[in-house]
Amino acid sequence: MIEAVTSDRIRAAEGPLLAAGTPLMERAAHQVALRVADVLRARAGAVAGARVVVLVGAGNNGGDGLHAAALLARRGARVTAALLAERAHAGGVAAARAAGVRLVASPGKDRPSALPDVPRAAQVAVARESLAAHVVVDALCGIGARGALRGSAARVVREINRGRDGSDTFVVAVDVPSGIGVDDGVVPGPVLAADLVLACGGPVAGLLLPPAARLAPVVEVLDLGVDVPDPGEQVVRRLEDADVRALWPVPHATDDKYARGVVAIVAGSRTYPGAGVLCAGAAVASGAGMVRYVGPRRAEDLVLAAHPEVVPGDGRAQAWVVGPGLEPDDEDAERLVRAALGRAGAGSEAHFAATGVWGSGAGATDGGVVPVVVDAGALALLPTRCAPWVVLTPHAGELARLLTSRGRPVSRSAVEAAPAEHAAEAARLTGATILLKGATTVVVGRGGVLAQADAPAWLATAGAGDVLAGLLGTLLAGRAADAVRDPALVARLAALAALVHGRAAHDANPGGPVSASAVLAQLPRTVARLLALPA
Ligand SMILES: NC(=O)C1=CN([C@@H]2O[C@H](COP(=O)(O)OP(=O)(O)OC[C@H]3O[C@@H](n4cnc5c(N)ncnc54)[C@H](O)[C@@H]3O)[C@@H](O)[C@H]2O)[C@@H](O)CC1
Ligand SMILES: [K+]
Repeated sequence: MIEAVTSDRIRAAEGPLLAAGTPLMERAAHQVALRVADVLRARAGAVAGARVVVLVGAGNNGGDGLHAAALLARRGARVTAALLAERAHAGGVAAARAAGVRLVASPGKDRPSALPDVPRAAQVAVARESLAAHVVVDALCGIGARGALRGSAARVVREINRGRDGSDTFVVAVDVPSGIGVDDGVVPGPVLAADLVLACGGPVAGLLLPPAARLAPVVEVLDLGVDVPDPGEQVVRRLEDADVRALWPVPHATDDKYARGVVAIVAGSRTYPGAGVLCAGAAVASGAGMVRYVGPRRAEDLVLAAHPEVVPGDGRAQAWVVGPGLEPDDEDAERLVRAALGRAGAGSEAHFAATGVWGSGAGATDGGVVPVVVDAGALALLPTRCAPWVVLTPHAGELARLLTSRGRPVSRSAVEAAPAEHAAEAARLTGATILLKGATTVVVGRGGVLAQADAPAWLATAGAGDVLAGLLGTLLAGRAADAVRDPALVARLAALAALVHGRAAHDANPGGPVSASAVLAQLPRTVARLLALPA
């Protein structure tokens, strides 16, 4: 599991070391130079003679970049450092100059203003040189950045981005891609997408959160000897493949189908029967002990034809999945959804407030409260407050509608610009755990925030959400008693579903198109592959 913290935690951890004179910048620069040298060897054959451009900002992030530039120049690389702010780290500039780094666009005494403009011609020249370099090092700003990139830095980044399509420029970002919201993952202006991020001491939350996460696909942590203390709830987590085994409900030798978990599905309609087929099929394929299906006759026939192991009709279940492919104004479906939500125990919060415990573990298996996955059409049928083992699985548009219906009017694009913030708002307003679907899926629940970026872009396809809902139903049914006892587990299981869903899409057809049916068919093998990994 990757854990990322807010930038103030990193600063608090670094503070005492800096006060004691620990050379953190030198350590960071040394490790950045080593990793850039690796990349240069892979891309240019050798460090000596390879072309590097370092984009340098005003603060210590720029200092890291300048010291790394000096180390690379001493190993024979042809390094240009573009100083794109009103000032630059003095020690770094001296080291770079002494090592033979070419310094350009340096703001001189004639440009003393707070945000000087490097002349346009120089900006274009820096961008051109960057696009022709073997590696560009982005050291414009790190955890000290506030708001969108400004001034010459912004203009040079825009210029590089304009030429980046079709160029194979490799960008190494020091600490973060400059200009992202380091704590909330927003992208308020131009940012250079990184191929590799070298996080100084520990990753900050913004690296894992959408939309910034897509600009930081590979994050490596540089060990600077900084110990970040327990961050409590101020943490964003990402499950990795090695976490699957500890969380997955693997059956015991003595379990029967009921003990393994029964999932009941209310999905699909006369118009959209396929959603029922995919959702129920995913619950079967991910290993539920039994799957029940309740829906109109046409959908039921298709579900049973595709998955004869599904049991039609209502009945006891350890988890419910409601909503995929339901038609609005379908009174039968509405009644079933409300009944399922009733089984989740809307009064659980009052019980928790009174007793300090969420629910009895036995309840979930004895016909008491059960986890419920609420997707698509069922999102409009929520009670005022939900228990945290109710998991809502909206996409950005559905989340915008949900928030708007609860008196927080917001557009889909606003949700997309700050998904974690809006998912947290929905969790606060409803009490439920929120799984917000997207290229990076955000889960907000009792245990904090998780962000999964496991899905190939090909997975943005009709029916993929129905598969995810069925898969999550199986996980919640298999661990229903644990989930009700410990709601933090609910968020982890939701993130686990997103991880396995994304991996199955990749495994089904690496690098190419994938249908929801192909993901479903791949699930058993992907689960087996992940369970075989060492924890
Ligand atoms: N704090 C530490 O102990 C260490 C910090 N290190 C590096 O130092 C960085 C933090 O350094 P700083 O606190 O100096 O801050 P940064 O270097 O991240 O950035 C702050 C500087 O950038 C400018 N700036 C802020 N927002 C901007 C914007 N939107 N557009 C353009 N310029 C902007 C500010 O004027 C300020 O001068 C870390 O990210 C890391 O790279 C490493 O050297 C290791 C040790
Ligand atoms: K940076």
